[in-house]
Amino acid sequence: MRAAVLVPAAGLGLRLGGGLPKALRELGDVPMLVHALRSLLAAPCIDAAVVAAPPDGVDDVRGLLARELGADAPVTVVAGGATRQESVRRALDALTGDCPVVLVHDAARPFVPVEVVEAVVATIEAGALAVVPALPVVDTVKEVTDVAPDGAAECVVRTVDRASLRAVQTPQGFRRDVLAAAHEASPEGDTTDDAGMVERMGVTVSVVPGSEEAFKVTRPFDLLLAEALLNRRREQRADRAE
Ligand SMILES: Nc1ccn([C@@H]2O[C@H](COP(=O)(O)OP(=O)(O)OP(=O)(O)O)[C@@H](O)[C@H]2O)c(=O)n1
Ligand SMILES: C[C@](O)(CO)[C@H](O)COP(=O)(O)O
Repeated sequence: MRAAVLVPAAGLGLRLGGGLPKALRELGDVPMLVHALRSLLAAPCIDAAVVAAPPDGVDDVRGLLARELGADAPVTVVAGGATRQESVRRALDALTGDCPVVLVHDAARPFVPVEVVEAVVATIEAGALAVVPALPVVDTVKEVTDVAPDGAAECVVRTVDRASLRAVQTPQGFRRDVLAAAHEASPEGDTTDDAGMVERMGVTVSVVPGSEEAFKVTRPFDLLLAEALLNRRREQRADRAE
């Protein structure tokens, strides 16, 4: 087995408007989670996946994935937790078999290209202990004071040099023992991504190019982008079939 991927999919999607858990929101004809797993399992390096599903929907998610991916799909479903970090830890605890490379990928990033998945695994196999896909920052970034959720009354403190900044995506890749040690050592809610926990241990995290198509569906506008990308891919498949 080359690599396994843990897929946190238990979030409520509050910034998307709540209601159905975000990973179960339909994009086109299937839920976001199905798109994400199809994208991940299309990579030859991925041998298994463990999904952290909404705790009250584990059986429903198992049935959904069996229907959409096939009963023999190498996918295990467990109950996620109250935070992304806990969901990842539960998925990691459920990972069986001798798999030295473990990826963590948000179900909310349904369209990650195979090339990014392969690059992450190859970087770990080449000796890195941890790796993240990332994109350069295209907006000017400023630090503000009086941070308010709606941005009201904030003031700029300084402009941050964006040349040394990267917008980090998933799948993030790790040596399995490194990821396990990071989760063991990190307080709950300590960081917003798994690489952050590894950094806190002093482990070097490598960077590989990400992809605009690996964007995270977070706010309502992202759903429009996701549908547009789906339509473009359908048209490309139709063109190839002609
Ligand atoms: N308790 C949680 C929270 C998040 N996630 C997952 O972590 C990924 C990234 O989290 P995010 O985009 O923040 O999803 P939500 O937490 O659902 O979004 P929001 O913060 O808007 O509620 C998502 O695939 C989400 O399903 C999870 O498995 N368990
Ligand atoms: C893990 C992540 O997708 C990397 O950019 C991001 O940190 C998740 O943040 P969220 O607020 O949990 O969506």
